[in-house]
Amino acid sequence: ISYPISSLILIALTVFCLTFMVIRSFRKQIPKGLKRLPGPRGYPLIGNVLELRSNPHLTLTQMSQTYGDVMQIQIGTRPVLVLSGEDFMGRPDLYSFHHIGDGQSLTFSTDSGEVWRARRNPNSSSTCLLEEHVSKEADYLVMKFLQLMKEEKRFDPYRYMVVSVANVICAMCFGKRYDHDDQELLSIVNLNNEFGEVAASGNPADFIPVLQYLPNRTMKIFKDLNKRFVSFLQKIVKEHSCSFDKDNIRDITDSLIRHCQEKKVDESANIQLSDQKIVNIVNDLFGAGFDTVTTALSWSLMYLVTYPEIQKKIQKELDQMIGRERKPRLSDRLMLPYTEAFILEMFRHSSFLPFTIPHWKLWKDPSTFNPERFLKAEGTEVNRAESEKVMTFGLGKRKCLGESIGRWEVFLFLTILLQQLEFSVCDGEKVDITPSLWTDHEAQEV
Ligand code: HEM
Repeated sequence: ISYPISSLILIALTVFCLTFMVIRSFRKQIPKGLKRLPGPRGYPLIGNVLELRSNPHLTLTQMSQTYGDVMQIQIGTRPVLVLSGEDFMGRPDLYSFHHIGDGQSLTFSTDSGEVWRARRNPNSSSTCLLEEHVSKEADYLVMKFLQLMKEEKRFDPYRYMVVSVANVICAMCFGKRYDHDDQELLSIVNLNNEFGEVAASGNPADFIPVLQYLPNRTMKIFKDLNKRFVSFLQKIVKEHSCSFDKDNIRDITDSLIRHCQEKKVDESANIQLSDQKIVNIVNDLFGAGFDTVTTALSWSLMYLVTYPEIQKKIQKELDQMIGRERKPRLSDRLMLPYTEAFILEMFRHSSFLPFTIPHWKLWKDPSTFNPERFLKAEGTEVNRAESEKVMTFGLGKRKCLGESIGRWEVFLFLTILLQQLEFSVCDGEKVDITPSLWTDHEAQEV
């Protein structure tokens, strides 16, 4: 069949106009009197996703140098404000966040009301136990690593560290320690890679809303794993409620139950913690508390084996200031400035939560791994002004709630391990420390 040329032109024009109208209807209109924020123009429907596909943290840093600290990009059909400046506020209302912790996570919600505020004041008596728990777990790791070296001559430290770190937060939240072969705990700690992929703004349905209604394998996995996580915690909170004794507060869950009961008695209080909120709070603490610290420890070991001379310097400092007779304690931090500087440099250089540290332009030779940049000229003290520029824990009112716990854990685990062990890569192997945003943990044997 042949059509006259005028009909073809008419069809083409109609298709063009319809497409244009559909695209325009997706675009948010800027109210009169306001200007569009600076930022790169995106393609219709997909916005800037193609530019952000690989290494979005680096692309955003480059873009912010062109467009400034406050810029607008478009992800799918959703306009996104990118702030590279000093003050960060609330969280966006993303579709995937509705599936975390029964949709009630305080970390992954826009909520910053009374319960969120109450949660940001953790019970300080529980944090005192941290030192004891980390010490116990680090001892276990030393024993396990020595045994593995004897039997197998090499091992991947990650899978042991993740359970030890999870055990510390379990001990604080639930007064419970799991065996390293415990299948229930292993299935929970291993959920985190899949979780990270969606939670860290990686889910297209957050930005192209129509995708919420289409089958989506990643989202299904995400919903399932959140359900498993919540039911694991519900079971523990229920056990705690049954055996609760207000005169014997065993852990954070118990102190939340007590808080909840006291508030119920006090009718005038407007902060009411329901049982479900307790599950949500421990969900947030547990979820945020093990993967972060394990990642920091993994990066630390990577740097130590890549720069053996730095490892030697830390061990020399430990030998001189603490010796081998007793274990390092939190109160030793000021005496170990080089070790502290190493930890700061690990946080800065690895940028393992890249969207909260877009300030690389502050550093001299940013790509060089150099703990000394955090020491004062004499080398005996950490330069606090410099150390404050490392913003791995976020900024503003939503900054990390577990910052002290995280820093203390990394310090204690590392010093106890390095006091007794020396790490190196297997003969003839090279460590690849190129950061990648989404990939799963790849085993690196030492
Ligand atoms: C090396 C260790 C850790 C790092 C690097 C880290 C980093 C972060 C970052 C970047 C945020 C987001 C901040 C923002 O949005 O501005 C965050 C939030 C949070 N972190 Fe951590 N974290 C660590 C350890 C921990 C630990 C051990 C806990 C719990 C005991 C914890 C609990 C939380 C919670 C509850 C939030 C959400 C705060 C809110 O939304 O109000 N974190 N963390």
